[in-house]
Amino acid sequence: MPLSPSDLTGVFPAMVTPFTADGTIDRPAVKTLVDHLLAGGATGLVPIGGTGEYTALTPAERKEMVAVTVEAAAGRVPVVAGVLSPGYGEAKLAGDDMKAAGADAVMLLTPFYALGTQEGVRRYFQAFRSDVDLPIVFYEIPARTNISAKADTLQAIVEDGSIIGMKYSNYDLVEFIKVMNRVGDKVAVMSGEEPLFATHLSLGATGGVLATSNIYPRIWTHIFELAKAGNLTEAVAMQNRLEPLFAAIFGEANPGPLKRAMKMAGLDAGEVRLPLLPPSAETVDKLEAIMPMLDDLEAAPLAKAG
Ligand SMILES: O=C(O)C1=N[C@H](C(=O)O)C[C@H](O)C1
Repeated sequence: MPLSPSDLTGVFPAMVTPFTADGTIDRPAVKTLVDHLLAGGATGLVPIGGTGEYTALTPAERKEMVAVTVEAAAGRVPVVAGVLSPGYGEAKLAGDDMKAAGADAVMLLTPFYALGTQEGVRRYFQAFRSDVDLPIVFYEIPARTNISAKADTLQAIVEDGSIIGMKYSNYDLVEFIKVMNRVGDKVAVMSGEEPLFATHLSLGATGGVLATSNIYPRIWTHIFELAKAGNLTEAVAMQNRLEPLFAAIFGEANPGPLKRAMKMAGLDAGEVRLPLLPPSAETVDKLEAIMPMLDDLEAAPLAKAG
């Protein structure tokens, strides 16, 4: 059965791509990571997004990372593979590769560098949907790409039947509300912003694609359950406990600090690739100060939501 909007619910970690010391994909580490994420309540997996260093991987490595993730997930949760190519030709080839690797859907980024108009973006998603045999999660992250889709455009894209959902990585809450009003009852809108996750859920988001859930899937699943049970105050309070982590992890280009934090949590995913660099000593100090408390929270029994 092809993936549908109702499958896009809960916490979908934006997985890092683990590397060995010699720089190849660390297959055993991918399997360990998938088991950790599923044991922590993840309901889907998103390999090779920005956090997965899509732009630093070769096409063959992207395919390999997705295939290993699919194998490790073994059908337990959907695998939504990132396609973060700047333009159509490469995106289509990547889409075909993701299909061959066994992905259930792609998270297709708005094209960047040569920025299209709103109508151009609409047609890009329409063309991809007709050329590649996989459901699409629309991905916008204007802080990285300088382009976002307006609510009108998203409505048109949904009416074209091009997408089953979207990942909203955007701090614009007013536009988010417009998007929810236009398409929230037809496709699954997922949050891509840790500090707004609980708020997005309270406004109708169905889940989130979150980088820091690589380390703390249980905490994020708990926040999801609290918010979905209508307990927004507690969900926000729990999320606020992670705030110093967001400041450390996103204070430098993701996923350098995240990979270091994972190593500190016993989930060694190796280093990042150029042009990214390992985190500064100051960021490492911050992580060392914050993480023991969060490690305890991840391991503690969390009160039932509702
Ligand atoms: O890979 C992703 O999906 C994400 N990438 C973003 C980034 O690296 O900027 C962050 C987001 O939380 C998830």
